[in-house]
Amino acid sequence: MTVHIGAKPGDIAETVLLPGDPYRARWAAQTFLENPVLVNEVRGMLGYTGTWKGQRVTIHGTGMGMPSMSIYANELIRDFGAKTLIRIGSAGALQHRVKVRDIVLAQATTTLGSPSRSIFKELNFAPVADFGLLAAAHAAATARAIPTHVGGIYSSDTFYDERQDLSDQLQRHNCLCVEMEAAELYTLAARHGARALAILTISDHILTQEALPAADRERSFGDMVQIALEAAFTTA
Ligand SMILES: O=P(O)(O)O[C@H]1O[C@H](CO)[C@@H](O)[C@H]1O
Ligand SMILES: O=c1cc[nH]c(=O)[nH]1
Repeated sequence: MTVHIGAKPGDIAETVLLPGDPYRARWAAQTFLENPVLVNEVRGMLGYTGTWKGQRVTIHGTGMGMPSMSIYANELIRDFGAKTLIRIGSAGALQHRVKVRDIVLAQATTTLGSPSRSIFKELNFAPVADFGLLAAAHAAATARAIPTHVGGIYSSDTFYDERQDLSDQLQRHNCLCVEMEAAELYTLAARHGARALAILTISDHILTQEALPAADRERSFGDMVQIALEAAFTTA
């Protein structure tokens, strides 16, 4: 048991899927896992452990933003022994070729800042995905014929960002989409010897203002969960 996770030792699997939304954690666990058991509900941040094809998996919410992700990723890795952490998130597209419902596999992340920023001083650390997970997720998405993009993303600290100049530069430098947690997850995984990947479903488009209709969300998010589960155990 930690400050933010009320699970008992052994309740958390070595493979953890991490949506921002705790209700997405509940939906994904109840939809994709066998015998999902609630292992955490401190502050309403739901976590479930069950099995997928006989393998233990935990699906746990992280909340929104890197400070919140940092709390859960630190405790999951350092106190509960999580070794493979896959974010299953939503994101806003920053390129016209990236469409609503497409999947983005975040190869590398750009940030303005993160909870880890201060330890690097003048360095610009480059948070990157685990290559084995990335390759396995790409193979799983390709096998399912799901439109998928691999590349750099932006992990923002600000959902309502008013800096058009920043958005323009990110587009110009081929950033695929914006979300709010992956950079800190990748940094903590690197620091503590875990594997991490962010798999993102495009829920809205920054350039066209198109958004995923509510009725389509579960099916689209379902593809992302399937890819995450297949990737986690392809390379384990
Ligand atoms: O859908 P989730 O996983 O929460 O991810 C995205 O959605 C939230 C913003 O609405 C941020 O957490 C962002 O990263
Ligand atoms: O962080 C996010 C997530 C989805 N859509 C956005 O525009 N930003």
